Amino acid sequence: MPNVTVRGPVAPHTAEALDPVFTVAGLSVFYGEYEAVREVDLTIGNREITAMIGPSGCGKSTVLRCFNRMNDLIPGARAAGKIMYHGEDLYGAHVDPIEVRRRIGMVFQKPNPFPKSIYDNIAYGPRVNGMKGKMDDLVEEALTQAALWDEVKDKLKQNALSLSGGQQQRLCIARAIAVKPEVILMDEPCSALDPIATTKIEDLMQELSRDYTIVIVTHNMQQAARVSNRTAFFTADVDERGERHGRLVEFDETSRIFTNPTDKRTEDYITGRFG
Ligand SMILES: Nc1ncnc2c1ncn2[C@@H]1O[C@H](COP(=O)(O)OP(=O)(O)OP(=O)(O)O)[C@@H](O)[C@H]1O
Repeated sequence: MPNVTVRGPVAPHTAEALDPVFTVAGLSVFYGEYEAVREVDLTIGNREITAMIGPSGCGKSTVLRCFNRMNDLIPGARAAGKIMYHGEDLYGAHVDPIEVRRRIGMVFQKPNPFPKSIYDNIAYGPRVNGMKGKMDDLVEEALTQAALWDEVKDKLKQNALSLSGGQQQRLCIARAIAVKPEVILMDEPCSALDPIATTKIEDLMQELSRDYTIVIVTHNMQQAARVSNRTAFFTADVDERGERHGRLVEFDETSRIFTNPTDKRTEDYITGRFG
């Protein structure tokens, strides 16, 4: 049986009680002619952490980027099917992708602060969104929420690139929070970090999930087990022409995925027999 320890929160709700923020139905994503992801149905619960796991190339990042329309920025990328966000079609003609990305923020694999001061990294988003004047309170609040304030409060004018990798990633989380999003998407946020910095980000995610809906792509199954309420396991099928197409195999409460998965492919993956 699977031997991954579930140390994170046991999902507070049963699957029936899931309070949907996103409802994904029949989502397929293409890069040009290539169908990278096929017919995904998935629901993301409010103020939960949802982990997306699976072998390399099965489309986790592709699906994640659909949640804030980042794929729109990739030439030739196209999504088919539906993603409803609070019951509204995220890809509807009247929806402004810039506003979507304000409400649904993203943190990337490699910390990517701007080459500006710590303060300006946080103030940048609100300024772009039209906020004027001093932003001291907002900067403090975002850095506090990202568990970074105590470490940087005396050097807010210092260049953000002088921070350690883990601090830079928390700064990126603070930058995402500063524009008051509802959802934070995280694409392997700890893969460039050491174990101590990783633990800090994981603790922070738990804290943030009180106020935010979080979706995380991770290669680290222990991490998914530790932090998430629900887990989506993806894999890739190979068709008769040898092309790989990502698919969602199983989506359930994390405790169930790691202790009693329904699908043999999930069990093989989490026990290390495959992937
Ligand atoms: N910009 C792109 N243009 C063309 N194909 C792409 C692009 N991005 C991803 N793909 C392809 O789509 C498929 C899914 O990629 P994706 O990065 O979403 O998978 P993943 O599960 O996140 O992988 P990994 O775990 O290695 O990051 C892969 O075959 C990949 O080569």
